[in-house]
Amino acid sequence: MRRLESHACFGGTQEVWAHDATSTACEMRFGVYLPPQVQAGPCPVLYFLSGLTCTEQNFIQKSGVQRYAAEHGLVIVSPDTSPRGDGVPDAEGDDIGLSASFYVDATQAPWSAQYRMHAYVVQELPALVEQHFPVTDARSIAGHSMGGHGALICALRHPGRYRSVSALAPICSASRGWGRKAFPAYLGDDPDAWREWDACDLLRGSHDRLSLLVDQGDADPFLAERLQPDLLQKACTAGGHTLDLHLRPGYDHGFYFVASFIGDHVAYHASALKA
Ligand SMILES: N[C@@H](CCC(=O)N[C@@H](CS)C(=O)NCC(=O)O)C(=O)O
Repeated sequence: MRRLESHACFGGTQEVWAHDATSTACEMRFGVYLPPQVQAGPCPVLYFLSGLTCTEQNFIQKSGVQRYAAEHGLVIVSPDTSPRGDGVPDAEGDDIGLSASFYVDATQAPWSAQYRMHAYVVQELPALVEQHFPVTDARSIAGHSMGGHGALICALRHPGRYRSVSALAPICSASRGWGRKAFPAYLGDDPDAWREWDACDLLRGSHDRLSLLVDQGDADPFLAERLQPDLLQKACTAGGHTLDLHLRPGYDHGFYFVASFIGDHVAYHASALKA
């Protein structure tokens, strides 16, 4: 494991690390923000999953998360959004291939050898983080857009692993929305296989009752066709889950929106992680 960057930030340190990952069979990068409180002892971790076209850099440079993490004493771990490097498969378009893993474990060639970001995010990365950094094993998960979908499916597929889950402008039903191209490519043509990775289908079938915090801009150009919060509302009602959905007037899809509400999400996770 190599440290690529280290920057003093709000009394703590924003770092970027690279390591050889087993799940994705390539070198992976991730950001770690260590708040000032780690000087006194291990802190809980909020994992943050980013959206299409992002690397580990977009969130750490644009969201302003460090200020809130320093206030609440949370470590923030922000992985890259797909495998990367020589020989990693890609395809035409922003919504498949590089930066578009959809945080699933692909079953179809040529994707299945390396597009295993679910295993990476849920198992391999936390094991690495808990071995090398001053953290407790208390974890929460959040994400933006494709990463919002990722956060929801990680929490839904692994009950008890995360203390809390939240999303900003999530792709709510990837198989019906922004994942319509990637899902058949990664998972095959059988819709039953998609249901295991679609947040709305998982919410309908889940025995565990979840509490979700979701923010969504009402001027987001992707809202109706690709994000579909209406489907999330229906699935939460059907499955008996609590959804705290804030529709934010005038906000679009980008990082100005994320930066405006990330503080609320960090505070929400801090209260769950410190309970
Ligand atoms: N280019 C894409 C949209 C890409 C996009 O909006 N990506 C969001 C997440 S889904 C993002 O975070 N982009 C990186 C950034 O704004 O820094 C399209 O128009 O279909």
